[in-house]
Amino acid sequence: MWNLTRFASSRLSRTRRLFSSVIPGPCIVHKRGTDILHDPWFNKDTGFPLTERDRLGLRGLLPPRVISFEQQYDRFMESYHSLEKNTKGQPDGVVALAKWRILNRLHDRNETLYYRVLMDNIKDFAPIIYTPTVGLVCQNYSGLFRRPRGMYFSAKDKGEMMSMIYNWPAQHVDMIVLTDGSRILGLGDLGVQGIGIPIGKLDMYVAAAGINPQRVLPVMLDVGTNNQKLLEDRLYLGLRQPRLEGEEYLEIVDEFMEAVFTRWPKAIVQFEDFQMKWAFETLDRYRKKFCMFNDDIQGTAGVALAGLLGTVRAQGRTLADFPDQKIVVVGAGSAGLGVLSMAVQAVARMTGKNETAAQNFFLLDKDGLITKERKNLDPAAAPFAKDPGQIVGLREGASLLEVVKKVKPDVLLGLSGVGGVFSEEVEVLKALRESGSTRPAIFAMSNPTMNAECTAADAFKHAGENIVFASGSPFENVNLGNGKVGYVNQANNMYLFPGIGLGSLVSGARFITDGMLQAAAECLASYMTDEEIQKGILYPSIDSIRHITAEVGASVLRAAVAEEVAEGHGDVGPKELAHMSKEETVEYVFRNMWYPIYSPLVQEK
Ligand SMILES: NC(=O)C1=CN([C@@H]2O[C@H](COP(=O)(O)OP(=O)(O)OC[C@H]3O[C@@H](n4cnc5c(N)ncnc54)[C@H](O)[C@@H]3O)[C@@H](O)[C@H]2O)C=CC1
Ligand SMILES: CC(=O)C(=O)O
Ligand SMILES: [Mg+2]
Repeated sequence: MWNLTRFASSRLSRTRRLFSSVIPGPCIVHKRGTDILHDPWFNKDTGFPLTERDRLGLRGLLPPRVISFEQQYDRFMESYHSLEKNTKGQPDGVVALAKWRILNRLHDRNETLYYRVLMDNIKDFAPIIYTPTVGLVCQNYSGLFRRPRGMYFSAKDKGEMMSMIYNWPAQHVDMIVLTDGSRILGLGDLGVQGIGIPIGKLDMYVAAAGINPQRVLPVMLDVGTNNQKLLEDRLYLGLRQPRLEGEEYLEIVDEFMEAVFTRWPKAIVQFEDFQMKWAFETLDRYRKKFCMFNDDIQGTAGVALAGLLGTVRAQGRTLADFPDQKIVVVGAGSAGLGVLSMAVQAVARMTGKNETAAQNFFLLDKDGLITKERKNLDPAAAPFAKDPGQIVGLREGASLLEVVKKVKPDVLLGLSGVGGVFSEEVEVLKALRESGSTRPAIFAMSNPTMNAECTAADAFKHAGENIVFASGSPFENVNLGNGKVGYVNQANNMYLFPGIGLGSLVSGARFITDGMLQAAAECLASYMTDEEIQKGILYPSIDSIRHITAEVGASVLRAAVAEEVAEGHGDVGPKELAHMSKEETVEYVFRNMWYPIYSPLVQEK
């Protein structure tokens, strides 16, 4: 069932080649003079050629010398590197925020240059605009706020959203990331301050999927907050009221979804960082009605499944051995349950048996092992609840240490949001040395870094040098001495959500089906070569994120065609999509990616 296609080794150079020949088409503007200079979509700073300055009424508004894009790029990187030098030795948080500020200022001023530096330096800059720094930014958002980005719909806007949506200046929107701020990474309810997450996710959409930044829209749905500290903070920028609940809450989300799809019927909405009850409820409510998905449930599941399949290969086994893997999942929230559902479905497909597909998975939450004896068992967790007698001595609520000692799992996977939960009792990691696996794996997937279930260094130190390790936020590789390196993977949904969104967009999918999500996971799983996997490398380098996203996007597109939900995109109809070969779908996806380069601006009066 898993077709392991091997990709050419030089993925990165292929991506570069594809974009090196990009010739910028003209870009229509409806403004002149300072209005252009103050619009980050069109601004080129000192890069406006003289003829363009004449045509657009810019002569005299800029210093006379024209600076090339490359010079501007170098100048920005120089300031960035001097900031790095000047902040050396300062606390990590201070340095991280200083780096975020300098990037954010560029983002506010000149998007083309911003996205080029982001794309070309994605390994260094992703930890600033995405996890972990984005978490710190959200925590401090009200104080950091200078200019708005995206749209804010609040409980006070009930009845107004259909007209408000037309306040957004762009005529076309392709990709929306929406949050209600109720579960921001592992940091809890941050209310309106959670807007940083949609912004960071959409930055990844532009960098990885080549979505045109003029066509993305970050959205905050402010229905109040239950975070007492924020409610008492006089600088807090959101509604100072408790969160809406029940029907009142759903009415707000319904109204927003209707407004969005009325104005932009072909847009895709990614739900992000909603607390579990609303994550599942809204997914269920909208997935057959609108083109939407929940990244924390569905994107995370595919990335984790790809990593779990990579782990089996890293043990020198075949994928057919996956159903025998014993996997302990810590965290029964939207992410943990999403991962389990997809992994169990994969086992059921491989074995042809539904009834026994969940038998090797063990699920824990804050109250320990979840069994059928659990009082008020959440229906979403029920399919994974154990029979208390299945393993002798494993009772309802058994601790993580007890479970790891008894089960001797091949994989320990954390999506609990609780920092250090694997390492606070070092015995948990040590017990993994007794795992039945030749190469046990630890996935400490919670974000940001301080919420990771353990650090990479602790994992290699206590569980053994032979382990496979992955974390949701980046850690440095671990020096194991004697020239050996403990490789750190980043198991983050960033490897899939951009491709899921892009594939859905360029296929013109009506909905996002399970088959499309499965295709995305299979594509990521098959991306790595045996040689890489043997080294414990489960995911591609983030440097090749555009390439992997194009491959994932093309797989999603082909699945949309196969499942007859693809309606076509632009001039390309569903029949043409259906007739494309595999290679043609990848080329087609690449062709639809925006690349940051200055376009000649043409004014339309
Ligand atoms: N790496 C990635 O791509 C992703 C990582 N995440 C991370 O996963 C974490 C959880 O996200 P959600 O599932 O949406 O949160 P959630 O709040 O829905 O679920 C958290 C779960 O962890 C359990 N838990 C809490 N304390 C625990 C403890 N001490 N021991 C065992 N279980 C405990 C809770 O009972 C709950 O079941 C967050 O930190 C988030 O950043 C989420 C999505 C993607
Ligand atoms: C990565 C992500 O989506 C999260 O931590 O919520
Ligand atoms: Mg998330």
